[in-house]
Amino acid sequence: MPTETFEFQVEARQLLRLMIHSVYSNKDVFLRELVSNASDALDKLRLAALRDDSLDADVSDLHIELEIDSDARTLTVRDNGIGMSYDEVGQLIGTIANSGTAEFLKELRESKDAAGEEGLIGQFGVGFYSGFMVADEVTLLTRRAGEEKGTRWTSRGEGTYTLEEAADAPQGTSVVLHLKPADPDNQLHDYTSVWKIKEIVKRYSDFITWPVKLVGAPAAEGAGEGTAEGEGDGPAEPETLNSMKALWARSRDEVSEDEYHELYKHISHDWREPLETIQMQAEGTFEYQALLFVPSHAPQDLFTQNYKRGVQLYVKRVFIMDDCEELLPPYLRFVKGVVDAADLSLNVSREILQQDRHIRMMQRRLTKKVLSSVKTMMTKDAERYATFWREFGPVVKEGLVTDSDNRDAVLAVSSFASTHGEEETVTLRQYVDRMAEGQESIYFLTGESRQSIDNSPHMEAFRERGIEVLLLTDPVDEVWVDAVGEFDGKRLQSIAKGEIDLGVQGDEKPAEEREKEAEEYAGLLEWMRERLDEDVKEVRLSSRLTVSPACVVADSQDLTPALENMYRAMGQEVPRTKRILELNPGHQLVKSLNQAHRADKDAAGLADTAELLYSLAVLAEGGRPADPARFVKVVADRLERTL
Ligand SMILES: Nc1ncnc2c1ncn2[C@@H]1O[C@H](COP(=O)(O)OP(=O)(O)OP(=O)(O)O)[C@@H](O)[C@H]1O
Repeated sequence: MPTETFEFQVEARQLLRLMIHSVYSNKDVFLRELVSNASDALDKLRLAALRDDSLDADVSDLHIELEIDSDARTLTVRDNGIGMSYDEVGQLIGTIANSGTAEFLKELRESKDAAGEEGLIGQFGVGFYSGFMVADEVTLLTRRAGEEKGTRWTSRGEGTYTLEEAADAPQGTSVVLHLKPADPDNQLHDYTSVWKIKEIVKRYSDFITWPVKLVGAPAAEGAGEGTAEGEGDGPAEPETLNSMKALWARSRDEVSEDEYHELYKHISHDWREPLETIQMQAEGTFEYQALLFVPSHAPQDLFTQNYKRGVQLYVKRVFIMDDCEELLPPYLRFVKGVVDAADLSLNVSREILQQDRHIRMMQRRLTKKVLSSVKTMMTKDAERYATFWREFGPVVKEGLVTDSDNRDAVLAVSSFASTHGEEETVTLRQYVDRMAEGQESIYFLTGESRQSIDNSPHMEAFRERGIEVLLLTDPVDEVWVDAVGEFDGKRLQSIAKGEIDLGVQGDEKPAEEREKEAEEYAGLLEWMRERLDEDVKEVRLSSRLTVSPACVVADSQDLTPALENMYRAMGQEVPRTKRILELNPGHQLVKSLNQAHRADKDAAGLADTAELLYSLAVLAEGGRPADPARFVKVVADRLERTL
């Protein structure tokens, strides 16, 4: 097969350009990326060999080699792992599939200024292409385990690459970097220097569970470090540069935060530091160790079907799978990390995991551990908790609906925006603790945004009386409030549902006055109900309005408009729910309407006013009138008459 030349996919070209021209200072990370890829390839091969006896692959001495050739000015990163087929090289190396990378490029495009660009690249796991930060040509020679022929890929990072068959390739992958001249002023170090390579491996890749060996280093330089064996000019014995200690198996005081963070970046493909590191060792009949991380940012695809959830599963230090979903519930799907179980079979499959009793036990304990860590964060570090809740609150709240066993624990780490303050969120505990004497319910209002809730007419009486209301703006809020129902004996009550009796606050109207009002308005209310029959099932006087003329509310059992929309969006048929229209008898518009109706219920314009009043109430809660064009026309006519 002849050598073929291909063009990089557009995103890949863009990333390459960045790598080559970036002013970004920390070029050392290229080695972390290549070692990380090599380590993944070894994991994959070991697993493939375990699963498939007939795989013709050598797994006797899996390792990573770094080879320096000072004369040729090359650095080679070699592994004897799974390798890639000819087609795979084209697919994997010529394109960008990693969603993290795509997201990164998008952010980069959006951050127009160079400083933002540098900051972003600085924290990003840049993958294979990062080799082009230090090399002006990269050659990759690879052979997939079990296949006969290898593939050679070469590129100068300038828009094209070549592919050719290579008959002589050993199993695995070697990446040869033809190094650019060292330029210490621009942080481009001499990567043929043994001590530099050692330093980088120690810093970024110490935890890699495969040996990272330095081969072909001149003995003199290695001996100068006091670690390499042998003397004279001949090549030294390969030296293993990393400790290979699985971080999850070490006690917390032996491991630095930086080391944990490097592991997090290795397994999550995130380029930022995690928010929280959680370690757990379970001993007894079923032993396992877990090292879990809460990221500092919610990924954009967290709410999509494609989101890959789950942690890495190891069995006795052997990597078994990525994205093991069975170890944490869906509402903790943002948690990343490693779980290493001592007593599972190396051949364990997803099907087995789904039914395994031990796995279920582990899930229960890991869930509790994550929730208790968040609880600690909440009490000890309010700011970090605030970040956590902002990023992951909408997901965690799903647990209030789906995990009845842990509902109390989830509720204890949940907090909500409230009328009590602009910035901080409150827990139900805090809400209940400061409830006024006689208040029986925990009041809340759901809606699209804080602003629309704040301005909603339902809020008026509560604001006037200084009663705190929780402001719930996530879609899941519509659901969990029903699932939870009450807290500490206090019912969760939507202020847009049912009759609201704020009499407890001591300033209610006397009963006679209410009765008199009811009598005066009875005719209007009945007439309006008939006029608005299509949309409204009841028209009544309100005790929740002080400023607005009208508002719409639902019966306590009714679906809210937001829930109705949610079900429709999911393709479910839901009958249209008629609402209840409440009128404010203290408002001049309502008073005048009543007088006009009493004088002559057929008076011109009366019906339009009734309709307007209803549309205004719908608008005020963030909805839209059923017939906007007609609404506009009626309003315009009215305005015209006032001029
Ligand atoms: N040494 C290797 N052996 C086998 N396959 C490899 C090797 N290096 C890279 N690959 C394949 O190429 C793909 C792309 O690698 P690349 O480093 O660009 O991205 P990544 O590792 O998926 O993600 P990240 O951007 O976080 O590094 C890998 O997912 C892997 O399938």
